[in-house]
Amino acid sequence: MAKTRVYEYAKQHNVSSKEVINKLKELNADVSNHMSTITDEHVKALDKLFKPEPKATETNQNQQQQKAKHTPKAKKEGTAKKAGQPKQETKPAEEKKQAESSNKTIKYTGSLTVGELAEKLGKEASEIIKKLMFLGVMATKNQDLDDDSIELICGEYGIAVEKEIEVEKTDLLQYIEADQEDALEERPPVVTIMGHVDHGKTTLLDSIRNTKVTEGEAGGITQHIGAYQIRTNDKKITFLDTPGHAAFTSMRSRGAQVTDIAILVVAADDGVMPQTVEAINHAKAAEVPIIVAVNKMDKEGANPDRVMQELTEYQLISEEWGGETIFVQMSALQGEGIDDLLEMILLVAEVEELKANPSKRAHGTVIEAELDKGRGSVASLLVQSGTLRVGDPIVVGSTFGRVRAMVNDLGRRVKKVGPSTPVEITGLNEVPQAGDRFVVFEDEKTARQIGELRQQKQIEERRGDRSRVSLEDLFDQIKQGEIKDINIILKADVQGSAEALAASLNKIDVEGVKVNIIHTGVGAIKESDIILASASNAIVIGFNVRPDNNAKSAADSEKVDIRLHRIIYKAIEEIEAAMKGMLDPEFEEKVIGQAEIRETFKVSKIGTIAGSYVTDGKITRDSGVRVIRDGVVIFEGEIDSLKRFKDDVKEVAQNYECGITLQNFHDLKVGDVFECYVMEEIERK
Ligand SMILES: Nc1nc2c(ncn2[C@@H]2O[C@H](COP(=O)(O)OP(=O)(O)OP(=O)(O)O)[C@@H](O)[C@H]2O)c(=O)[nH]1
Repeated sequence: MAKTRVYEYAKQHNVSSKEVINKLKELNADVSNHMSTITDEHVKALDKLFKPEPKATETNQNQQQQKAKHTPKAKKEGTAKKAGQPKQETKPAEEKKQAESSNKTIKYTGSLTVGELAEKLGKEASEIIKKLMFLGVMATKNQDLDDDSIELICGEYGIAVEKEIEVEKTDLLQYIEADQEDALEERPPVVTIMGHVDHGKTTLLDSIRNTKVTEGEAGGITQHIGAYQIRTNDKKITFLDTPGHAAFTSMRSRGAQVTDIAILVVAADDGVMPQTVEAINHAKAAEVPIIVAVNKMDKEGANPDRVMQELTEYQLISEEWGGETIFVQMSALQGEGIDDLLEMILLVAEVEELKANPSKRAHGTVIEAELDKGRGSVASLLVQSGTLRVGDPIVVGSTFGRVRAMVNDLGRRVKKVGPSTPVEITGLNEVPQAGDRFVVFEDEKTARQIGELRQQKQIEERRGDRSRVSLEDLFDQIKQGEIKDINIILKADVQGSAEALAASLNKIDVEGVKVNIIHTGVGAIKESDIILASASNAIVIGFNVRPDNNAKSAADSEKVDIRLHRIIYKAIEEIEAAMKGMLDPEFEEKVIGQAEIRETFKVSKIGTIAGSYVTDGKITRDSGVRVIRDGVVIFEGEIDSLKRFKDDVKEVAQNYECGITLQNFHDLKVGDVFECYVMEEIERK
């Protein structure tokens, strides 16, 4: 059946697509842009809002709208008449042309041939060719016209044109200028500090900043812009200011890889802790090299060997012990070992051969962004390649604008910044999000066009178009070869059960598809687990643990599938079943009614008949029943018979009396309450 799209509806009703979209949003419809389809139900609702114009007779118009929904031809007729075309005996092809020429705006993507333009205008190609000749353009019917000629011709007919950028053109990556190998120059490494709570991440960041930033820049007052840059041994290093892996991974989940090197801070007196492990997993998932900073060496219980020992379990083996991981012993508090650490960072950076082209239009990632009362949208950007300049037209995530002013991490106004440099900019139309990519464009018009299209697309995606792995569609994805491994994050109440479950899950092999456990941990499911799951397209399994509130809402918005279990084999079965496409439907109990026992009759052959009164909802013969006495459930089972007077009945409604007997339970007393329920199949989330 032909579906009505937003722009078609708008055309039919002589309103803008935006108005239609806005109304549909008010109606909670799932639409976002002019190409979205509208359900018949919403078409009806819209019809009430967008009353037909008074000129046309209502019935006529309604009929046209009705028809329009069903056949494309009718749709076009409706449009033509609506726009006040003179009544003519027209051939179908002409009708179509006329219909289209009645549009006030012609839209096209790419380019148009003379013939295509003629068709859009509802004119003969020969007429267009003639007009072009007058304009000094010689063209044949199949010749492509340039944008100016299209605009000129349409102008002749008093019709506006709009060149649309195709939706795929919203992908910012394609606007990044390609690099010639010889244009690449060394760039500073970008470093993130991770580790367990209280192991000294913030102290380390502060300590490096205080000793190094001000050292190099006399009189500088450090300013928080989400990252800072230091100079040591004549080289620069950029530190991301938000310690912790949640920020790191949330950026990565949005496709942004900004970190080149991760510093894993482990307190020497405390050793490897749960978040240390999480941090390792996050860094490994992002394939970022790790440098271990064994911190708090000044403390009495400091035991660096223990840290080294514990980390071997996670394949972080120190060079001292024949491995490849760099360990630096330090005291962030006392500023000891910091130079060593910085030296090691530069060493790793050298090995990584970090390079970028400083002489092209900039691109990079948003580190943080906020709305400032005075300055409007303020975004901290990390330039990853190219040079960013004041005045540059820019698209940042789904926002756009021109770089109005730039301030660096020392609070100084700057005119241009190169690769690996953090800078705060103003001039965007809205506030982007951390992790959004930014790209500088050649001209402001294109930046605006792409920015607007991206905005539309983002809204659409937020409405759930993103495909995440969920157990429901695992089987399809496996069949289509979209999935080779199933990534799982496992949280359990105790280490033992996490290990047992992990071991069993690792054994699953369904038609070559295997389980890949990317993180296990003990304790509640946290937001960081969800973010890691989202970044790695994983399913989260909770064994005897629950998600906390932040995790729940993150899972909702990130569309991460969480599965909670209490029995190991059930968890295994579920994953296996999903892999085989045999997920059983999920049921939810729904209480349908209550009845109170008013009298009881004992009948020797039957047992106790409870003369009851339905106080709420209804009682049905096949519902499940609980007997509640003084607020306590004393029996749960099934109804044996349900009668109104002498007759067996299927159900009894509220405010009616009935006789109830139960299967296998006869200890019923006056005042007991029957609570009846049914199990309903629910849509899995
Ligand atoms: N003795 C000693 N104490 C330190 C050292 N580094 C940090 N601390 C102390 O450890 C505590 C925690 O340090 P933070 O830097 O806040 O730790 P963090 O990892 O940023 O903690 P969260 O932000 O809560 O994750 C503070 O009281 C610091 O003063 C160190 O090298 N030696």
